[in-house]
Amino acid sequence: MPSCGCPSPKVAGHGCFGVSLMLDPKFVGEAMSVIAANTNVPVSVKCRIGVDDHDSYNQLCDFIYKVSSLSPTRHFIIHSRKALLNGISPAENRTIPPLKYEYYYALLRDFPDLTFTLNGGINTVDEVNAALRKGAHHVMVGRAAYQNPWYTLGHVDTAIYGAPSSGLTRRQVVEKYQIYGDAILGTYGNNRPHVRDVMKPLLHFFHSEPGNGLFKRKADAAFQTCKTVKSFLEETIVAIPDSVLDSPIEEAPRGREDLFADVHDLLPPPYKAREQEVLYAY
Ligand SMILES: Cc1cc2nc3c(=O)[nH]c(=O)nc-3n(C[C@H](O)[C@H](O)[C@H](O)COP(=O)(O)O)c2cc1C
Repeated sequence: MPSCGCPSPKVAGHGCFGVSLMLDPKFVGEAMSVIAANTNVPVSVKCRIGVDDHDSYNQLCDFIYKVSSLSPTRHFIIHSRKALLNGISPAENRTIPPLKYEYYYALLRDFPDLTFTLNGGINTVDEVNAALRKGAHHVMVGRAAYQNPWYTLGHVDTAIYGAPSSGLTRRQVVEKYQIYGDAILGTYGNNRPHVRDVMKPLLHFFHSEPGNGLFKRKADAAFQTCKTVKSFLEETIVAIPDSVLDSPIEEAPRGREDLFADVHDLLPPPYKAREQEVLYAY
């Protein structure tokens, strides 16, 4: 999944990477064609809704139209805010440009043969469900899942897929993860991946809970010496009180029920592909 969404100066600043690619849809279409010819799996593109002042709905559609016409790309992941290339940091580029979910929903209307995943600013399972109810094909949750995996991911199987609640506590999840993590380290050997790589998904597991700060400090120290997930956890987990480790997952945090309430009233006018101009003017 090539990313045409990264605003970092280290990436997009070099011209032909990240979100700068949105300015050259012909190149992206041709590159996707080559990528698709060299893999057996379906290819997809992740992008923003625009870059700097190239931010009209029509320009976004031209990008989608051209990439999907020149390559077998049928799936786009839309981070529904534009990127600003000059003056703000990558983190600010994930908060400052406003989200325009109406562009995403307009793409569903104007490209009925393509698949679109909605991304950007969706923080809870409630909000995922609200997006799906409005017709989203798929929803991608980034930072919320990473920063608070227990409350975000802990509810996914029941709330989205209707599976019975696992009833697991954090301690039980950590125990299962230790067996998995050490099996991964054992498979590859040679100190690669490092314990740090394997533990990364669990580093925010105690977000906002008592002991989290001490756990993080102990983790920093343990990464210097520990060669297994088991020894890493023996050094660090003592920072977390039993009451946190042994409590089952609580009710999911409430989402913003009205996040997409008026989205269909805000849709931009339908896109009309200017086929000759779009495909050959570049
Ligand atoms: C630390 C960090 C690293 C990221 N790295 C990538 C990346 O390598 N490729 C990519 O397409 N998006 C990357 N993103 C962007 C996310 O995939 C996502 O589009 C963005 O965070 C907005 O979604 P969210 O509001 O759900 O977090 C990254 C985001 C963060 C916070």
